[in-house]
Amino acid sequence: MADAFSLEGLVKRFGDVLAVDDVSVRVAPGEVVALLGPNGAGKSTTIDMLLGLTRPDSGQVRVAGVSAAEAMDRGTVGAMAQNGTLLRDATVAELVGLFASLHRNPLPTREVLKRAGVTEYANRRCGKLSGGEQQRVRFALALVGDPELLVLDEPTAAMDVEGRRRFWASMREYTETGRTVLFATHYLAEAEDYADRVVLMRHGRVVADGPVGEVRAAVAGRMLRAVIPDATQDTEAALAALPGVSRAVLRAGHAELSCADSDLAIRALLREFPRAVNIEITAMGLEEAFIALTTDAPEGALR
Ligand SMILES: Nc1ncnc2c1ncn2[C@@H]1O[C@H](COP(=O)(O)OP(=O)(O)OP(=O)(O)O)[C@@H](O)[C@H]1O
Repeated sequence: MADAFSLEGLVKRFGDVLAVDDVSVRVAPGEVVALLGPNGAGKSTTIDMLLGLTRPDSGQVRVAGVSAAEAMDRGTVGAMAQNGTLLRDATVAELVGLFASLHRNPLPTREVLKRAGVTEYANRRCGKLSGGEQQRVRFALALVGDPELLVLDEPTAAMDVEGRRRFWASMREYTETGRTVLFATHYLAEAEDYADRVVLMRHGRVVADGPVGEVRAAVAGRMLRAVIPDATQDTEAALAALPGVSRAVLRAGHAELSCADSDLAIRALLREFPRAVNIEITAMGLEEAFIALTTDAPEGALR
């Protein structure tokens, strides 16, 4: 079966900024993939190239075996931009109907409104909707062509907790039909709860790619915490240099050590700092893995 989409060696520069630096990702049909990364990591630029909105300087995009432009033309892809403008004076139903008239094989408007969970404000003018409601209308517009692949750039950015919950409930219904989804997000919990796979970007590169559990394991998954009495300003560097430790943070005598090998680290800690107390070792959460992978730790320290 053809990939739902593939990105091969994508590179994009804006002047001196290398926004996307050799990104390759292949996604199979039915996968729900979260694209995670801090601000400026290159997520939106990657998405724009996937959608054919930006031309890569080099590399190739294929969507269901054809070019991005061809896939858009065929209605294979539905996209939801972060903040595209909606026609303020049109009602939600009118806008969905307008979009439907532009598609070759649109879903009935009523079905789109239902799938996106916007039926209750179908007759309201778009200009009267809250930011979160407008996001849901953008989601409806992405569904009009009944696409095989949905691409969403920070879909829940303007939504409150309840809006987010309802949005993901609609998404679940959509993905249960075997469709492929790529969504960019800053919310780690969303990646953890709704994605099968996480692609983590930093400085334009993919720094981790795999199931949520594997991404955690990529940082060897343990956090060692301890209180270090009599810590001095050199202590943090000394902790970071311990064998098995990939990163150390020390605040007011409380040490947090990201460990590649926590057994090695705890032995070394007790040897070098025999007065350390309140020691605990926990599995690293995705949040901690994310921070460890996306902050400027020394290269190679995260393996
Ligand atoms: N049109 C542009 N012109 C110049 N620089 C750009 C342009 N688009 C993006 N960049 C730069 O490219 C880099 C990657 O930006 P991009 O928007 O892809 O990151 P992102 O991961 O989506 O960030 P965010 O989470 O803030 O949306 C940034 O340094 C950004 O400033």
